[in-house]
Amino acid sequence: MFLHGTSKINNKGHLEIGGVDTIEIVKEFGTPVYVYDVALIRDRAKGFKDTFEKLGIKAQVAYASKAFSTVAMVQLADQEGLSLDVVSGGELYTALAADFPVDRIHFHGNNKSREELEMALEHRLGCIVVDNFHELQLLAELCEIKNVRAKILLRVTPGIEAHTHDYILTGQEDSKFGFGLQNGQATTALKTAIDSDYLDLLGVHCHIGSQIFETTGFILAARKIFTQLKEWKESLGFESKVLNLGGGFGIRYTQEDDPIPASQYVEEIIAEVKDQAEKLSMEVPEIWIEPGRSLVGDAGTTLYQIGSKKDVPNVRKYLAVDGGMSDNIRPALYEAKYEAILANRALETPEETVSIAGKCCESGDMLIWDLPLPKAESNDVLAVFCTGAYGYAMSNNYNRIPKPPVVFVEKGKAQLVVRRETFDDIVRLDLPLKTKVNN
Ligand SMILES: Cc1ncc(COP(=O)(O)O)c(C=O)c1O
Ligand SMILES: N[C@@H](CCCC[NH3+])C(=O)O
Repeated sequence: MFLHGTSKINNKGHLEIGGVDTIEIVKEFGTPVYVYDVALIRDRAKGFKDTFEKLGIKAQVAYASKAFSTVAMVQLADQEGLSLDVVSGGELYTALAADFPVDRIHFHGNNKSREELEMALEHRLGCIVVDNFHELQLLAELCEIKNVRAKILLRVTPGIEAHTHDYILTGQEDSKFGFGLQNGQATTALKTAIDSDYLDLLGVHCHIGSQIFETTGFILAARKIFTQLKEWKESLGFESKVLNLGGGFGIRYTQEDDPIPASQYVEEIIAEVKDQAEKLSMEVPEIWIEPGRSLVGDAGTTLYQIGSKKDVPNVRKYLAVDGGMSDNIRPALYEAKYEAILANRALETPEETVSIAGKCCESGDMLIWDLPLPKAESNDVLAVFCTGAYGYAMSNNYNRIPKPPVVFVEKGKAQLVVRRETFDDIVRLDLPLKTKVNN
């Protein structure tokens, strides 16, 4: 069993996180419940920031809030001196509700609406990451109407196929994101931005994908971008003040995953950046990164109660929990793998192999296949590890299942930061049928 952060097994044989017994959390807040190890998030943030500082590189570490966006989480990111990447009006609204400093908010998205761009301009965000020609034109028009200037980065696709699941690849040429570097679109966009009276082009952005374990893809992307920057400097006199290399640093979900430490990602990428800058006689730009998963992923644990069991003789044993693809869609979407233990019997040795089913009306609603566990009973508590990124963030109300609450734990204290949805919440947007049938 691999325990992340402050997680440990206490003398009652219970899983404890942040100094709080998870069984006490279950008593107070019910199941399912997402529990976050706040000290681990602070640790991860510090790890990234300290590495840049040690290397003497001017940098911004922007938390990609798509991984887990709530008011409390955004406030935690602010406490840790992170910047913030938002990708929709909703994430931006959350950041504003959390009073996050607007000059450290970066706005992403491949189809930002007019209203979202207006919101970004109204709040004078630190940066808008422009993704395509439609947005470039729309943003310039809006700036002219409002007579304001916008700081922007251009998102480029460097033509890199990082080694990860196809659905979370983004740096390849055939991608819905960004201006192609290879096909000349990035140069056309750059010229438009430079010529605009309303756009302040700070530099370029690229993000090659997610849950990536090696630095090769990042290094290759940096190399390609530097070659392009050199060309832009010579032909157009443009010098990039900022180079944003995105997020995507992989984490350990199961024992099959073997990620390198965050500091090593940063060190190897920066070594390449310095090398390229020296080789091409260019200044080292300010470096921005956007980790999401690697800041919050392993800090999250979901606690479920085990309910029904089903034995298919000589085939498999199913244990069903009181959540599933409504609170964690990643196994169904990406065949993502997770590890889990019985939180109330954490010292007992596994005796059987079971498969953990969710409660949604969908055969694909399986959280874990073939998990070794002690003989579990209904009412035992299952703790699924590493659900901190894209768990709550991608939760949904399929089968009208209310979303679980989120509890932060730190130094022996538990704090509810998102309350459990109720059935009233589930129907709160519904309106009754107006037509009547007369018979
Ligand atoms: C533009 C951008 N930045 C940052 C991230 C964060 O990625 P991760 O959570 O893998 O670090 C993503 C998601 O893949 C992204 O699309
Ligand atoms: N949601 C994905 C990653 C995509 C990140 C956003 N570009 C996941 O759970 O792994």
